[in-house]
Amino acid sequence: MSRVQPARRVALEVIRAVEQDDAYANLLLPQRIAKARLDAKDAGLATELTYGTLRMQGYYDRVIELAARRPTAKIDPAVLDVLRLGTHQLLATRVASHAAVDESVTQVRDAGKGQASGFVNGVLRTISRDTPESWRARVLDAAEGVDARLAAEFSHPEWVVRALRGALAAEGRADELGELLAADNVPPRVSLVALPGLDEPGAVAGVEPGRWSPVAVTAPPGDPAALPSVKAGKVRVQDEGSQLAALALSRVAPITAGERWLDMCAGPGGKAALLAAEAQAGGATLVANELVPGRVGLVRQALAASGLEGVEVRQGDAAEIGAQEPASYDRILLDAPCTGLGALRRRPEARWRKQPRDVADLAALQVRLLASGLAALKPGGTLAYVTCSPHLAETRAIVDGGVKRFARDGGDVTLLDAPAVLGGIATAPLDLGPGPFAQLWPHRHATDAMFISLLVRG
Ligand SMILES: C[S@@+](CC[C@H](N)C(=O)[O-])C[C@H]1O[C@@H](n2cnc3c(N)ncnc32)[C@H](O)[C@@H]1O
Repeated sequence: MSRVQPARRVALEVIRAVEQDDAYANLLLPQRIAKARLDAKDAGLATELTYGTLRMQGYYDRVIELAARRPTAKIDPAVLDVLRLGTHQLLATRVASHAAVDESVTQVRDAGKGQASGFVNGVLRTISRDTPESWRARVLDAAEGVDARLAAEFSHPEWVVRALRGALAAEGRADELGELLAADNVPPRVSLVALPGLDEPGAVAGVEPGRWSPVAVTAPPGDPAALPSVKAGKVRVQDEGSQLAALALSRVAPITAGERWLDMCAGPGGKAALLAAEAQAGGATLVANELVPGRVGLVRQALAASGLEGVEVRQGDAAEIGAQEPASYDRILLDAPCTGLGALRRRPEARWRKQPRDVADLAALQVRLLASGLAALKPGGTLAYVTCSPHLAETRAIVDGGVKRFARDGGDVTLLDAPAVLGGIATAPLDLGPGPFAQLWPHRHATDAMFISLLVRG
């Protein structure tokens, strides 16, 4: 049995699996915590160590390169992960230096890399001899150019820094880039949605109201799954930005009984559950479609857990729906597959997972999905095109191009003023700037950076 403290052991296991096997930390960590039978305190420590290390990995790599005097590409990946976890403990936690260094040395031995124990010991001792502030100064000094400096300081890939600057600049907010990058590194408070008709926000015990969404509540510290309303399926974990995206569609106009609604890309079912509750209350019906079979199952589970019946859940390619069911739906949600660059606060390793080439692949898919959605919309119907990414190539460019293409093919589509629609729904002024597009931001709204646009077919 290893001498390593169990929380550190679990953290390294998860960090390794993310790096080596492309595992998702938010899915794997709870499993490993349960398997190791960590108590609440150690579970909290394992979570902080795992998420903190993954999030700040780009910054820690710059520190390790300076301390080791070699590029991280020349360090064995298993040894590098031990160094990243050790660096996080030294620079961002109150763990005693000797404990962080000694346990890292044991961890590298446990990983079968005993020959690197002297190297790990030396690098971490070097790091421990300077303050976090002086390492920060050295990292900034070593970075060449503004983007490289921001990328290093805030631990984002450089291409993501550029994409976020572009999205902010489109609103005249390029000077807020530092605030946005900093906000991406702060874990958010957990937001919950009280599903309309099932539970009222005011009736959920022990929670505060949300900031913007009329159906949001903010979870108290601790595991939200333990709340009775969450157990009963009446309340679900959901970022307020996602709630506003679903409500922008369901509340854009009063519901006429018998309306047909479609959620084109529904997995894992968060917005489908809110739409289903809204549809049920207003006498509309919902079809929830998803391509990936495993995620179709998650949509079914999400709806069943909340007792939301009468939703038709389908597996299929949403890009085909326009041709299969032309002019069939009154309201359509297209929550498009995207880079997820707007949800970096909640997914610590996501920023390292995506590459610039993914943007082009996703944009091509988004174009096809939007054309299909517009074709499936009844005249007079509304489609919400939504992404949890603010990247301009996935947001404005897709919508502007989709509107033009639809018009070129003889169709008629207009954009609603999404900020004005959201202004009528939100419980406090969102200050979204001029329409027609609405872009939420972590640093301004404390939500994911959701992009919301509303298209009406003529
Ligand atoms: C951003 S997620 C949707 C999140 C969901 N609306 C929610 O709130 O829980 C995008 C989803 O689109 C699915 N998807 C990707 N390509 C698709 C396609 N061609 N047709 C339908 N769904 C697709 C992905 O599997 C993923 O589940």
